[in-house]
Amino acid sequence: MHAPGLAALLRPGEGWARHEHGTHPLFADPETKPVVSPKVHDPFDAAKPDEAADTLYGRTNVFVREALRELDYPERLQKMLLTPQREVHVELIITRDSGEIGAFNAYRVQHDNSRGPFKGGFRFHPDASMDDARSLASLMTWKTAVADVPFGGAKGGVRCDPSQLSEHELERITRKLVQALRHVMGPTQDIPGPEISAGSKVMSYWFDEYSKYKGFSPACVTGKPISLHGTYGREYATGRGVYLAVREFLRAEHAGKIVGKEIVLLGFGNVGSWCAEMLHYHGAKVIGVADRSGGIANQNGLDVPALRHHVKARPPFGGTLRTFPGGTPAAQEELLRLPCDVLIPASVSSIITAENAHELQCKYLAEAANSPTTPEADQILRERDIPVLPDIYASCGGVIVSFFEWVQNVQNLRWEEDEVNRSLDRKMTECFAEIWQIHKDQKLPLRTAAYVRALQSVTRAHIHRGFD
Ligand SMILES: NC(=O)C1=CN([C@@H]2O[C@H](COP(=O)(O)OP(=O)(O)OC[C@H]3O[C@@H](n4cnc5c(N)ncnc54)[C@H](O)[C@@H]3O)[C@@H](O)[C@H]2O)C=CC1
Ligand SMILES: O=C(O)CCC(=O)C(=O)O
Repeated sequence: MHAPGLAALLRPGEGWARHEHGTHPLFADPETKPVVSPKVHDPFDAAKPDEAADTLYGRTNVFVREALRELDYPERLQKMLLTPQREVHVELIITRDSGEIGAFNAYRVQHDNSRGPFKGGFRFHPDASMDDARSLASLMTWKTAVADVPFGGAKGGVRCDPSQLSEHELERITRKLVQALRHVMGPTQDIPGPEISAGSKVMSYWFDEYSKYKGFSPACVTGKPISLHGTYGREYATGRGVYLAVREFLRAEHAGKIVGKEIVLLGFGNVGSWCAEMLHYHGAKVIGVADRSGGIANQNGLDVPALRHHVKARPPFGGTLRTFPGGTPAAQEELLRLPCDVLIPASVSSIITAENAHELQCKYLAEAANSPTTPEADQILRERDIPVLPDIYASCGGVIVSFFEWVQNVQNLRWEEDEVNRSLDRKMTECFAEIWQIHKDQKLPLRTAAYVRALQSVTRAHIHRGFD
């Protein structure tokens, strides 16, 4: 059965009567009645989005298009949903600690703001690029819609190797970033948040620098420390959200409770380590963990709190995952093939590929990272009957609590930790139920079901806002 098309979104009496089905600009013949699209590219960037499937953005759009096929939307609307609104590329020049000049390319893509201000993190990573930012910005549009928080989607990246930057250099780069982008960002325009190698320290520098130009503006960025207008619960929100998502998923699949489930995590930074902690606390057996430096396995279950302590402490009191005494060193590729109940990628994009998807021995895959599975791998997992809990839902706990932080900042008040956590639990549960319903009713994979829900929500906002 097909999902309801555009006409079904246009409910009479919702204030859009001006555009009855058939006369709405979206249905107009482009030859006879031109409609001004709000999606305009920043002429500053010569590169236009390349939708070829071999780009990251193209791969993300493979999933979007799959859901669009269920929705039967007019071509012009599809184009709008597939096209980023603004793309900015800047070069940041700083003086390195050595006295030399350092130059870093940085990107911000603002994909869609029909549902609210653009929202999404800034990652510091050697692979950061415009293509990467486009793909991740688009995911944020669908993620905020799935999570039903009133934000749009954006993402940014600074192309650098954070392990080669001192604390002061990271601070200088962040301040330069604010100086370069402050005209297109702000509490009601575009609000950054945590991402790879960008935690609460980077968010503090952002808040400080932005406030120098625009006055005290805590709502200009989320993921700040609690002592600097941050919220309780944001530090572990994405990891906790993944745990809640897995809990709901197992329940719906009649696969039993978390207790005793065998888990493998690929990525042990903010998201991976907190997710491991939450799952361990609720009785799961975390039998393997990997990060950039290698991995560690223990069939009896790793002592996750001790492992987190170990990787945070410096030698001789701590070190890398591989030097943890409570397990056997293992490469990421080995852990990927380890039999387990749930495999959770929590690091970079495209970890699960056509080359390794045949080798996975998990019963379920839960995507804590953004875009960890390529479309080819996704297809293989479908054929192998391995259900996938998609990134735009599984990793949305972070942006949900970022929304709670923004709300507190705008109102100048603070919620108790318990209130944040209860609200996140409720939202993750409700969002899952909505996706599951579409999955069951329309017999769609969970990923497509999540995209259908997101596309309907974004489209509804576009229609209500009008297009001229
Ligand atoms: N921090 C947040 O609130 C959110 C993060 N995410 C996603 O979760 C993932 C992880 O983000 P964070 O934990 O915040 O970053 P992080 O910087 O705290 O941790 C990144 C982890 O990935 C590993 N890693 C980096 N490059 C790698 C590579 N080439 N191969 C294997 N492992 C590699 C690192 O060793 C580390 O364990 C990313 O995909 C991010 O987009 C999604 C939603 C929100
Ligand atoms: O909290 C935020 O705004 C960052 C969230 C994000 O970048 C993500 O969910 O991928």
